[in-house]
Amino acid sequence: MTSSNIFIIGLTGGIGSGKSAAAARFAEAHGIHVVDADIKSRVVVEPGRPALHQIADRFGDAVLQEDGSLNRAVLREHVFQYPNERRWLEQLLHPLIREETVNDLASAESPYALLVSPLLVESGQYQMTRRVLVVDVPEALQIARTTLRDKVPEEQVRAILQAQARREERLRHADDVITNDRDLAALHHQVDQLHQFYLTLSTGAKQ
Ligand SMILES: CC(C)(COP(=O)(O)OP(=O)(O)OC[C@H]1O[C@@H](n2cnc3c(N)ncnc32)[C@H](O)[C@@H]1O)[C@@H](O)C(=O)NCCC(=O)NCCS
Ligand SMILES: Nc1ncnc2c1ncn2[C@@H]1O[C@H](COP(=O)(O)OP(=O)(O)OP(=O)(O)O)[C@@H](O)[C@H]1O
Repeated sequence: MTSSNIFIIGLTGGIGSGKSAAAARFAEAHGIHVVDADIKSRVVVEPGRPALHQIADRFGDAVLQEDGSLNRAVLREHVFQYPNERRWLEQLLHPLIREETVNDLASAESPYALLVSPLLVESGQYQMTRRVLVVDVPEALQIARTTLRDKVPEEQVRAILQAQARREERLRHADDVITNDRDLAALHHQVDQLHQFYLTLSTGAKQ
């Protein structure tokens, strides 16, 4: 199967909105094949990959850990402080992430596949998808959940938010919306309903 005939749903949302939590429900409760761009962004900089050398050449050995792997916390602090450096990193990594993503999607055997990406709208990845699902939460909740999860200062989360599409812009691209401002049970309930809907769409599309 090639990615062109797989029914791909794009799942996006800002930092800490609940993309991973939603994707886990699609995968674990419904067996949906999930491809996560954040995970691919780790694969493309694994030791031995050319991109890791390019990053070390540009930012110095301070972005490497003792074992030679990428020190993501150091690079994160740097690139979200200096937008030009972030853009340099993106132009290096986005084509590589895209290649890994397309290859993985092509192996999907579930009725539809999920492409999870924080930058689905910003990077144009949504063009690979048949529908866009946005996980939407108020900014204050994004900040509260992310600082709790990552143990990082609020200013760093705000800097990352600044590098992402505004909530309104993301919602403009949405075909479907999950509102994740309640507990995990409420999130799962919305995922379960959407799954039924996507099954109808994806099986209908094959006929
Ligand atoms: C800066 C890096 C090293 C920080 O790594 P770290 O492990 O701390 O974070 P992780 O990769 O899990 O990302 C966490 C969240 O940060 C946000 N984020 C990451 N990169 C970006 C970016 N370029 N622009 C806006 N937000 C971003 C997203 O909400 C993402 O879900 C890493 O995020 C990275 O390599 N970013 C550049 C590649 C990229 O654009 N990735 C986004 C998915 S395509
Ligand atoms: N409905 C909810 N109730 C309580 N906690 C939640 C809920 N949804 C998500 N969380 C928690 O909030 C944090 C952020 O969620 P998650 O990691 O799924 O977001 P994300 O959109 O994948 O983030 P990122 O863009 O940073 O990768 C996690 O610690 C998660 O367990």
